[in-house]
Amino acid sequence: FFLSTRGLPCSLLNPSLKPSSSASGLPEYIKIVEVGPRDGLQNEKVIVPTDIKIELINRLSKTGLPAIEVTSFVSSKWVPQMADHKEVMRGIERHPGVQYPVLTPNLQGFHSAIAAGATEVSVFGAASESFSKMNINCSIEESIEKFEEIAKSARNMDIPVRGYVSCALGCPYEGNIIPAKVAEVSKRLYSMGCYEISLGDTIGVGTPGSMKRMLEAVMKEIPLSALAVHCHDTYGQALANILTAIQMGVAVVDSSVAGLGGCPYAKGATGNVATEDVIYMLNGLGINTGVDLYTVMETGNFICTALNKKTNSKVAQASFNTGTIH
Ligand SMILES: CC(C)(COP(=O)([O-])OP(=O)([O-])OC[C@H]1O[C@@H](n2cnc3c(N)ncnc32)[C@H](O)[C@@H]1OP(=O)([O-])[O-])[C@@H](O)C(=O)NCCC(=O)NCCSC(=O)C[C@@](C)(O)CC(=O)[O-]
Repeated sequence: FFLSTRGLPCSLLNPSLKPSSSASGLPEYIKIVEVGPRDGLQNEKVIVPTDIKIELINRLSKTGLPAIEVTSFVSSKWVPQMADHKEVMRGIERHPGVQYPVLTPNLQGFHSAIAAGATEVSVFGAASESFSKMNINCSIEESIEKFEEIAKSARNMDIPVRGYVSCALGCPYEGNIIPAKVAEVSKRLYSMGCYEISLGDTIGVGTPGSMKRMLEAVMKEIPLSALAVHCHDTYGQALANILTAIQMGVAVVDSSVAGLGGCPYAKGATGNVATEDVIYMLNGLGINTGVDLYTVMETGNFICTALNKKTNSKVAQASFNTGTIH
C-alpha cells in the first residue's frame, strides 16, 4: 500500500495493478452511467450557466465514461434548471462510443429531444403513486400510457429507451414500497421495450438488506443484464447498496460526479453516490470501468468550483486534503 503522487493509493488509481475480479465472481466490467449533468444539476437553486453545463459534459466525455445523461426535456415551470435543454444538447461535443441519454416524460419532451439531436431517451416512472403524482403530475397507470407512446415513436426511429423506476427502496410521501410493486413497474417498462431498467433509491433510504430483497423480486421478472442501480447517499448507504447489487450480478451503476444531485420532488434527498467513490471502490475490487479516476476528480473540481460548493466525494475530499490535486 503506497500513495501515488496524487494522494491516492496507486493500485486504486490504476486498476491494471490489481488482479481481475473474475475469480471473485463479481462482474468483470461495470458500466457507469454518469447522471451529474442532469440529476446532479437539476436540484441546484441558482441557474447554472449553459456554457458551464456544456463544459462539464465535454470534460466528462474525456474521462472514459460510456454514458452521460445530458439534460431533461421537462417543463421549465417544473424544473427551471433544465430550461436550457435544447441549447445544452446542441452545444456538447459528442465523443464516439459515448451514449448521451436525456429524460423525456411525454411525447412533447420526446419530440423536442429528438429535434435537438438526442439519440437516446429515458422515461422515468415510479413505484409510488404519490411520487408519480408529485413528480410528473399523473398516476403510475397514466405515466405508463405516456411512456408507451414514447416507446412506440422511439421504436419507429430506432432510438433506444432507458426506463427509471423511482422510489424503489422508499418514497418521501408513502414510506416503504413493497418489492413486488417495483417488480411490476419494472416489468411494464421492460415489456414496452426499455432496454435497461434503472432502479432508483430516490431518497437514499435503502440498506443492503432492502436492496437485496428488492432485487430478488425484480430479477424474477427481468433479466439481470437489463438492470441498473441508481443510489442516492442520504443515509450513507449508497456504496454498500451498490456492492450488494454487483454481488448479485448487476453490472450497470448510475452515479454523479462530485456526488451532486437530488430530486426537486423528493424533499431532503441528498446527492447521488459520487462517481469518484464508485470508481475507487470498483478499482479496488479489480473491476474494469474504463474510466480514469483522476480525470473524473479534476472534472468534479471544475464543477464544484463553478458552483462554489464542496465536493461530496470522499475520495476527492481525501485527495484534496493531501494538497496534491489542484
Ligand atoms: C411531466 C410534466 C411536463 C407534466 O406537467 P403537466 O403540467 O401535467 O403537463 P401538461 O401536459 O398539462 O402541460 C402543461 C404545460 O407544460 C408544458 N409541457 C408539458 N410537457 C412538457 C415537456 N416535456 N417539456 C416542456 N414543456 C412541457 C405544456 O406545453 C404546457 O405548457 P403551457 O401551455 O402551460 O405553457 C411535468 O410534471 C414535469 O415537467 N415534470 C418533471 C419533473 C422532473 O423533471 N423531475 C425530476 C426528474 S425525476 C428524478 O430525478 C428521479 C430519477 C430519474 O433521477 C431517479 C431517482 O433518483 O429515483
